[in-house]
Amino acid sequence: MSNAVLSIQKLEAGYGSKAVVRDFSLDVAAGEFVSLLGPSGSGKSSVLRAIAGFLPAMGGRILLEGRDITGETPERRNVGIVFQNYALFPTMTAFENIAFALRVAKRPQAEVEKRVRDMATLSGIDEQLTRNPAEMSGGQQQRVAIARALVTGSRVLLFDEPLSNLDAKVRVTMRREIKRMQREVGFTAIFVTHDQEDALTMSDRIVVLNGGRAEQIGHGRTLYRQPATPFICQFIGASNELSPPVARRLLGAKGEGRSFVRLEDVLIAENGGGGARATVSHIEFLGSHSRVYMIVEGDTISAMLLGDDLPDVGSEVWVSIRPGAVHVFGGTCL
Ligand SMILES: Nc1ncnc2c1ncn2[C@@H]1O[C@H](COP(=O)(O)OP(=O)(O)OP(=O)(O)O)[C@@H](O)[C@H]1O
Repeated sequence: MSNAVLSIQKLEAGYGSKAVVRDFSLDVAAGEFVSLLGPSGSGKSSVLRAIAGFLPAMGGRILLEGRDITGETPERRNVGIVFQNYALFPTMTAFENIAFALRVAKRPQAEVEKRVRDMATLSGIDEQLTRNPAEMSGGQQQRVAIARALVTGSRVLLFDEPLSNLDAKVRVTMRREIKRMQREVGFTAIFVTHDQEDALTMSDRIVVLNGGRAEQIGHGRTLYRQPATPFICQFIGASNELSPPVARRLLGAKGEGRSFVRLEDVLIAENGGGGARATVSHIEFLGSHSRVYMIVEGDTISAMLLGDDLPDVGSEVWVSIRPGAVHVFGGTCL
């Protein structure tokens, strides 16, 4: 990508002599919001630390606005960082926390005043500037942390699990707030999360990491609809892996390979029709929908049903798969 503001090329990074990030390449366009998503230990934070300069690269290159920053100290990289625990100075007011880097750079008082107040307005914390972190909610502290990361004029912001310490409602608000700030300022975001809802709701593209490598990179919809590997199929959304006898019974599958079906693509009918006979073994009520577990050919598969019109536990139903909805890996497509 020629207009990449951040270009990571064949990055290798790790601890001691052990590489935990391998052959990692990613080009990020100006103003893009890219999430690094993956299970615990997959290397998300290590990639972020390498971009920030806290973890030296063992191989490969990192370019920021065309400049090779691979060997640069963290202070000279000009990226802003927002941490999970906010990392605010506890004895300083919100104002002084935001102003810190400008004070270090010895900017004139009038400029500090203006820039801090502008950032506070952008972040929605005008009223909190005289408070210390302990006097603010988690969401407010996170807003201070974002204002502090933006005040120096960094155009690339690195977010390390910034929403993990917030309760579910504040988390949803902060997702929207971060996107609003991004629209207003136009910064580029690299956002580490293990929460797929964060990644799906906020990102232009998602990088799914597995064992230190990028397993698939794409828009959330692409990852969901066209997963490149069984790992992606199971990690993004919920899927049934059909055992070979069930795949044969439900799909008429003959070839080798692993078959996956999303819960919403498993169809249930009370009488007749195609598919296979199944016994309802268990139902979980989840509010907006219910998850119905069924035994087919000795295997359990589950479906997601909306509404309250549900089969009875123990009853026999007909189960089938929505045409074209199966993902097959390592075999012939059905
Ligand atoms: N300081 C360290 N020293 C040695 N190994 C480390 C260190 N930090 C992380 N690791 C190892 O590097 C690998 C990747 O860790 P990393 O923290 O990047 O993963 P992650 O995807 O961010 O995980 P999590 O979601 O749990 O934070 C893991 O195997 C981890 O044990």
